[in-house]
Amino acid sequence: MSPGPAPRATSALLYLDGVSKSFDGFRAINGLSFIVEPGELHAVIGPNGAGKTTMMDIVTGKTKPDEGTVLWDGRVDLAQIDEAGSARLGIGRKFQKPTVFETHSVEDNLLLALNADRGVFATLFATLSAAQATRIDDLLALVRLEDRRHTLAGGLSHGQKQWLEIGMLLAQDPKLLLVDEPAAGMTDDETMRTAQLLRDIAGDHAVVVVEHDMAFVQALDCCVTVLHQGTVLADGSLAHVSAVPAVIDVYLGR
Ligand SMILES: Nc1ncnc2c1ncn2[C@@H]1O[C@H](COP(=O)(O)OP(=O)(O)OP(=O)(O)O)[C@@H](O)[C@H]1O
Repeated sequence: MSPGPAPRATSALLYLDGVSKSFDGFRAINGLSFIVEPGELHAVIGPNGAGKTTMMDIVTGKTKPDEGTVLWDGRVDLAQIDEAGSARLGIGRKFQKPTVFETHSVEDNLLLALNADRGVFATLFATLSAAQATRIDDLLALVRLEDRRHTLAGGLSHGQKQWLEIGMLLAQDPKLLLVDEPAAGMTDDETMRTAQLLRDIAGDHAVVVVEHDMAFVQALDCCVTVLHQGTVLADGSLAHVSAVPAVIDVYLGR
């Protein structure tokens, strides 16, 4: 009898355990454990240099861990996968700075993202299928840009560009969306709308958000992991971690 598929080690979508990574002898990530369930919204906070970006780099295959387990969907070893491979698995990453096609309309940006595997010319000059039109309508509604459909992306506000890029990532239907400091540079109103947007997205997609803005993290109303020196200092609700003396010492109390 031929052996069946390897049993799933965990039901988690993303499972990090005992992960370490050093740069020139400095341990940026140090025995880190971190779990994300399917559809979960999860915030990661911590002081500068805590290892938040390095953790995301490890998850997306940009950086290889020195040791530890990094499992996707209970069975794929992410340490063996590069960035293109992680995108194919369903891991989307939103960097802090918005990257949209400024000279194209909002609608065309979404269309290009939907057809990422086709050329720009073929995409923009093909007739929109009914399924694509519906998908674009849904994405525009989700990212609150229905009334900006025909606006050039370069003419959007900073916050609107961030929402458009989130919509472009969603066009690829990722299982996990990693979002780096989305609220940076946003107005208070945009910040609160972004928190609501990420809450709307969660459920259908797992979302991990790195952020320093505590009003934003509070509005996310989700599990918070505090990183410090490459390891987990505390996790739980924001109210819980905010009361942990070590968290106050190294981060919140400063
Ligand atoms: N490629 C690299 N080479 C050398 N050191 C690095 C490299 N990448 C990260 N580091 C170091 O690892 C530590 C963790 O950095 P990282 O960028 O992951 O922290 P962070 O929590 O994202 O910080 P911030 O909030 O400032 O973005 C820092 O001390 C940083 O200088």
